[in-house]
Amino acid sequence: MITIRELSKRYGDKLAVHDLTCTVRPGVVTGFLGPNGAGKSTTMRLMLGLDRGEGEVLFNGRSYQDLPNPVRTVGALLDAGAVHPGRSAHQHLRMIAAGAGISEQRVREVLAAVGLDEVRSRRIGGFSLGMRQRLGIAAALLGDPEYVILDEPTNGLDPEGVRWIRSLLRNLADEGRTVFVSSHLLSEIAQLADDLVVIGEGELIAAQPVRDFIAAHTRTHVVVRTVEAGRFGQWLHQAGFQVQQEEADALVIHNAEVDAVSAAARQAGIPIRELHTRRSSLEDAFFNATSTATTYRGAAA
Ligand SMILES: Nc1ncnc2c1ncn2[C@@H]1O[C@H](COP(=O)(O)OP(=O)(O)OP(=O)(O)O)[C@@H](O)[C@H]1O
Repeated sequence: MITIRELSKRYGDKLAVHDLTCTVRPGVVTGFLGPNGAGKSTTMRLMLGLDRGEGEVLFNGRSYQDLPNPVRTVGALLDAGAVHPGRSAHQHLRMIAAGAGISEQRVREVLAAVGLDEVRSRRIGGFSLGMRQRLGIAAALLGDPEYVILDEPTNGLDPEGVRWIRSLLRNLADEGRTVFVSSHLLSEIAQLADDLVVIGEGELIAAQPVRDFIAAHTRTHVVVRTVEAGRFGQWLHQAGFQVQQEEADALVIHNAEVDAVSAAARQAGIPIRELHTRRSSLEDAFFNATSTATTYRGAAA
């Protein structure tokens, strides 16, 4: 369990992170979402003690600085570009491993696990962005850590690489690890995360399961297909529903539940061909949640 408590960081006049409090639980993938400049990277640097701020971040009750062997407890990828271009992938990992008392065998294992075994002797300077990401992930996994913290891990990966990351993170979570991964790509987070921590302008907007976040920030729409769309539309409108004709034979009823629309159809004597709830996406929820936060702050300022 990661506990983030009253975390704040100021750069001059700018509050990059403001009073952030939340927990990240083990055994699931938690997506860390926020628009550009929201404070995700700053938060992750603070978590790893790479930057100093106020508040605290605890890994099972201990701060990163107090962990006896941090590389074996917390594996992180923050900036895949921050590697020596003249070294080979193998040399790079061996250096980290040596510092943490990790075996040569484990180096070979992670090189294979991230698909870099064949290019292990090549200079990192010649690596593509995707290969650097894989190397960064290999470094994060070296110590077989209980906590895995990755900043934008799919940056530069091709679709196959993105799929690979998805299953890797899923496996790590299934093994009981705590997986915390940032992205500004909503569709990606929707596919890989169970829980979400959402921030905007350095402040917490939500910390909850993806499903609950979508339910909290979107409304349910019901789609109904009937040959009598015109008549049913009129009827629903008069009954106080917010209704919109979407196609000749299809209506969308906003902020309604299937049961209510079904009961209305029975009452109005309308034959129904199809009736279903239209699910909102994480993208809809995110824009609703973050725009509310901005409006609120704008109004309060
Ligand atoms: N070293 C720094 N000095 C001054 N300001 C900084 C510094 N690092 C970050 N900031 C500012 O703090 C805010 C948060 O930045 P941060 O990089 O943490 O956001 P982010 O959510 O990771 O954004 P992105 O998705 O664009 O990477 C931004 O306004 C940024 O300009």
